[in-house]
Amino acid sequence: MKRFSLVYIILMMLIIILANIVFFTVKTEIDYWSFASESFIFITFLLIFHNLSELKSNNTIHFILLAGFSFILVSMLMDTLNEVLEHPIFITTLFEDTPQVLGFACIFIAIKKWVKFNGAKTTKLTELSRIDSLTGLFLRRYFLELAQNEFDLYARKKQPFSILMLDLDFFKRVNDQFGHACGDKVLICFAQLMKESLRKTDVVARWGGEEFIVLLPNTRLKEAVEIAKLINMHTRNKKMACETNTITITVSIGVIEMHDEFEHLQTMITQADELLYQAKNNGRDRSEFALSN
Ligand SMILES: Nc1nc2c(ncn2[C@@H]2O[C@H](COP(=O)(O)OP(=O)(O)OP(=O)(O)O)[C@@H](O)[C@H]2O)c(=O)[nH]1
Repeated sequence: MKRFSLVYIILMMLIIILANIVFFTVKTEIDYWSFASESFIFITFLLIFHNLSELKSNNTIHFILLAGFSFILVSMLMDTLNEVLEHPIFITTLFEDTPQVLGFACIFIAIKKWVKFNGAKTTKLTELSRIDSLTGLFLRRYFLELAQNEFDLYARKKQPFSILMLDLDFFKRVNDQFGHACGDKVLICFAQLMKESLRKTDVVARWGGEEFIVLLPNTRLKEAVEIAKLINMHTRNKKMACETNTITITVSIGVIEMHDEFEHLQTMITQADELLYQAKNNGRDRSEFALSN
């Protein structure tokens, strides 16, 4: 495509120069400078678009744009021919104005398509930076942004919220026994199960590996513990199919409610993590929580 557009530009420049020479020889009183400046503008636009590498990544848009420029060039040549040959019969609106209208229509369509294409690309990039590709859950960094907002809201309005820290039990055994692909399937299944067990306003993210984190806005400890126990139960009872195997798994959870002693979000998360490991030490497949002072 790159070579094609370069050849195209060189060809157009040659046509313009040639047309200038021919017309100037045929009729000296032609408005040579006006034609030259129009040509210059045309080539400048062409070069600008040629150098926008973003544009070249979309062949359709590139093609529509080049078609637009071609129409305008034809219209410009007809305009000059009209002047040189003093309104010959064959240069009618059809040959002079129509290519111009078509040219601008093509450029308009190309720009519209380009804006849409770029918008979709930006959305995709934002999504990639926020969403875990395996589970479809939020990533740690985006979770921290959302949790920080909740933390700040608590500081201003004392609006309660809780956090769950979750880790699948003996997950290494799943990988060892059924293979990594089945391990991945279990992670996807567990992510789905969590989404189904939580409210729309809750935020669930993959903290890393087989560890997950949940933000429960407007939720006190009592309710958060109930939610955690529900997740324990749903996970325990879930039969996950992979190839010819049926896999069951359990999860350990640490539950914490925000209170005044937490000066930073990280302190709260660290405490949730400690409670999670307490749940592991106390036999797994359970939730542990700490009552605030
Ligand atoms: N299939 C798969 N495995 C993963 C992924 N991320 C981490 N793991 C595996 O998760 C396992 C975690 O093992 P451990 O940290 O020993 O924990 P565990 O076996 O769950 O044991 P406990 O946490 O003590 O109950 C490791 O084998 C990792 O390779 C992933 O994206 N896909």
